[in-house]
Amino acid sequence: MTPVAEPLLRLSGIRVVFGSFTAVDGVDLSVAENELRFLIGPNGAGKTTLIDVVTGRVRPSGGRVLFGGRDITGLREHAIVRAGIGRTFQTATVFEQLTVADNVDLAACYRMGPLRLLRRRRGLSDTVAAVLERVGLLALADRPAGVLSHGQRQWLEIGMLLAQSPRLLLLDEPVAGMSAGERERTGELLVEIAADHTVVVVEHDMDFLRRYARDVTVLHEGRVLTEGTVAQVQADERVQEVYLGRNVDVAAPLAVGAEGE
Ligand SMILES: Nc1ncnc2c1ncn2[C@@H]1O[C@H](COP(=O)(O)OP(=O)(O)OP(=O)(O)O)[C@@H](O)[C@H]1O
Repeated sequence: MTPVAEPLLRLSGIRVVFGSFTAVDGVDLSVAENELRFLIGPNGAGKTTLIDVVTGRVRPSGGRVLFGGRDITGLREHAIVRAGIGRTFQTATVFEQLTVADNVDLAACYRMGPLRLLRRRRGLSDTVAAVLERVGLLALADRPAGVLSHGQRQWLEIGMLLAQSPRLLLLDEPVAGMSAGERERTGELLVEIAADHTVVVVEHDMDFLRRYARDVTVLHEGRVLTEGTVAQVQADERVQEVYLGRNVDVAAPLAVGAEGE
């Protein structure tokens, strides 16, 4: 028998209580190395709160977070970044006055020790250039980040994460507000990144999910409702029920022109 590899991320029994309200109610979730996992669920299902628990922004009332076999529950946010977990927010947080390259360079410094910081070269380092190439922003390296479009800002933020060499990337609604072309480019980028990283994506956009997701976890009212492939999740009547009346048809066929089914 092939031994089952320990997942890179393992959440067990995660509970988050805000006052008298239980936002996350005993979530177990395992994500293997190099997985591209989508986390979906109606508004208020607890998706962002769960990401906040993994990144140390919210301290769980119960349960454990294991990362690479290490218990990181309750560590501070910067310690979790150093452990190799990076996240983006729904609104990109870039420094508008700095150039695109300097934003990536600054992010790269975050995980460097003082010696490497002192020794690092000025100008466009190979690391920064490689990251900008990957996210499609190399031609804009010297432009201030403030001139970027919404989609380009999101890619810059993903690039800033990549510069920190995380093992796990958590992306919160990366395609919200993007044009169709930007969504397509982002989907391709996520698939590329997942070739050598583990990626968890919180997403509402069902067409995007159908096109790019492999494995999906559905949260509802703070619990895992179901997990499986896109086809399995779409066919699940409970999933269709929780999305009913929310103007999101999870079982709708893929939009014309999309591939992957
Ligand atoms: N700091 C907080 N204090 C009180 N309640 C909170 C807090 N943060 C989140 N909640 C509540 O917890 C529930 C889960 O919120 P969360 O943002 O995790 O959901 P979500 O699935 O990410 O939703 P959305 O898709 O709308 O972003 C919601 O009912 C929210 O109002």
